[in-house]
Amino acid sequence: MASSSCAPSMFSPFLHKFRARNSIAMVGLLSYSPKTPTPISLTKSSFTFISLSTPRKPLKKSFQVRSVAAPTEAVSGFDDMVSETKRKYYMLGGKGGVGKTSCAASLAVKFANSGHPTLVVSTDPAHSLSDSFAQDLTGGTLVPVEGPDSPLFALEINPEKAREEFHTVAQKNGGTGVKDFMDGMGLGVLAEQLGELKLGELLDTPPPGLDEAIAISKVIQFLESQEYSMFTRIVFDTAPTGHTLRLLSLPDFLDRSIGKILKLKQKISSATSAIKSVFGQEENPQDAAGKLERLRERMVKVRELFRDTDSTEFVIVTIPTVMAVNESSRLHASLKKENVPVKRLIVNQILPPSATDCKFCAIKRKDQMRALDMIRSDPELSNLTLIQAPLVDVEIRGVPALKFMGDIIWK
Ligand SMILES: Nc1ncnc2c1ncn2[C@@H]1O[C@H](COP(=O)(O)OP(=O)(O)OP(=O)(O)O)[C@@H](O)[C@H]1O
Repeated sequence: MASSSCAPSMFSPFLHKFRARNSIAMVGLLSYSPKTPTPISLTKSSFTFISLSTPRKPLKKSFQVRSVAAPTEAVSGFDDMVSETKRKYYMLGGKGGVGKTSCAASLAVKFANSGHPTLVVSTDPAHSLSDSFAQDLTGGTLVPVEGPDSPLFALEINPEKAREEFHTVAQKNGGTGVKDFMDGMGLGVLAEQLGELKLGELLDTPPPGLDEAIAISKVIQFLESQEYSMFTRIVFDTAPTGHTLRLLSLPDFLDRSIGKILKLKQKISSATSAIKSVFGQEENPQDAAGKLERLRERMVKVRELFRDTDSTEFVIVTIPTVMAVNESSRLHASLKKENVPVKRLIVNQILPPSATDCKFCAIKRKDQMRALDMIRSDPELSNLTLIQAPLVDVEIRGVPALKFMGDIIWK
């Protein structure tokens, strides 16, 4: 029978000094398992974060870490991720609650501390970026994140708020308000074309994918707006699997729909005035067709962006359980079908090895090992770079903690 406690007595503590690129040092007690050559777990350690850069206000934060860490099986290849100044997009996604936000936020901090002006965007309707950074990042606009060396901004897209606004303007102003709002989202042409089709009613029963349409319209703005041009790394904290897949397939859907509208418009341009009134009479059909064509081109751009192996990567985040691994396998299959580039798989919350497991930990670890074996033999997942992230016994909140986590994951 396994020992009844996870006592750290078998571990020899030693002082570990971690020095991050001239800004923050973490000093704490590290323990290691005598069975493995490298330090693998932090046991009953107390970390102090001290700012090393003289002009800055000293950052002093402490938290207790009792158990951290398995060794990473493969390095994540962070050097590749950070090397070019050309803008790159990273989307982190997976099953609910596996640690997408923590991994995305830690990557964003790591990019910013490596010199990249970075934007982290949440397209999950249930945002947790503010919780993760322990700063108020709400509001649906660019908000600076305090702490990293280079500019880091966050953007929480709030689809529900946007939908409410949409509803209000639809009720107050009739068609013109809706048009203004849709214009603001980069979807104005669609509103023009559909202006007479009672969009207000549509909102009472929002079509599947409206949230994603709002998120996508923001992506379109990234590509075109000056405000966003400074960012060389954009990290997306995406919604759980189902939402994300809809988000990725929406540009195709809109592209097809616009194509249909364009064809329809050509057909009706010489039809009866009653039909013409549905699409508005005042506008020259050629102009409207041109605008629609431009919107279609934008959608094609977005679709290409998601599929561009040079600038975009989808990182799957999972945990070592059978259910999460199965879902990740299905997610990868769907992303492959959509031609979205995936190279890395983060397995988060791995229990640290220990010579003195309690019964619960021993069973849990065995379970996790089985899930890791599943990953290694899964045809969808086995070819991905496997990044193992440790389970820590405190919530990862705030920039220093995210930096700590990022330095373990992103190597
Ligand atoms: N490696 C870890 N060790 C300990 N706690 C963790 C770890 N990773 C994440 N957590 C904790 O798990 C909780 C969920 O994490 P997070 O919000 O990052 O997950 P998520 O996948 O984004 O969730 P959701 O699907 O709800 O958006 C948080 O409390 C976070 O601090």
